[in-house]
Amino acid sequence: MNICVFCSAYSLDERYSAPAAEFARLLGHGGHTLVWGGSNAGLMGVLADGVKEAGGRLVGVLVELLAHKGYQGADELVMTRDLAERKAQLLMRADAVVVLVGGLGTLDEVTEVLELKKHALHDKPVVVLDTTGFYDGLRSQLERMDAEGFLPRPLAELITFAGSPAEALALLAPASE
Ligand SMILES: C/C(=C\CNc1ncnc2c1ncn2[C@@H]1O[C@H](COP(=O)(O)O)[C@@H](O)[C@H]1O)CO
Repeated sequence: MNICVFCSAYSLDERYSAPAAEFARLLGHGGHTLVWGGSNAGLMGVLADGVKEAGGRLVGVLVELLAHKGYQGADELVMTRDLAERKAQLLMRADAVVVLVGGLGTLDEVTEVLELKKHALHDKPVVVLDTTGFYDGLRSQLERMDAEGFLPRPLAELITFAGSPAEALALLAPASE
């Protein structure tokens, strides 16, 4: 499978880097392809290094301005003119999306993917891998939207939450059937 991962571009402590490294290992050992922002910055680098070490493929999608910052060991680096095209390419090249801990960039990416899914413009699985409760607030906000009629389809059809790397990968399985 081609698995798009959104995650922080910052270096984070073990609480956050260890689950990312473990997810990367599972992804690589499973023979999957990582589709990601194409950089070695922070958690994105931990992820890419882990997938590569475990034998997986790397497809990075970068904006042209940051071409010189592209991950050196990527199997493929795709250049886009701007951030909007970059997000479109990331989704287009993926069979499923996994969201690890991140900041505003990650939030922007997952929100766009969910908005497109809400409008039935794709039906790819979107799984949040959260081992620490980092996304409790986001989850509770989404559940409130669901409960109070702000969503046109059940939240569970739009996004699922996994508490471990293995669970996250298992939740992606329908995409490969
Ligand atoms: C140029 C520098 C670092 C490179 N930065 C990025 N490279 C590629 N993709 C990025 C970068 N920063 C953000 N992204 C995308 O957004 C998500 C992370 O953003 P967050 O705000 O840290 O959550 C990530 O999924 C990327 O797709 C500095 O020298």
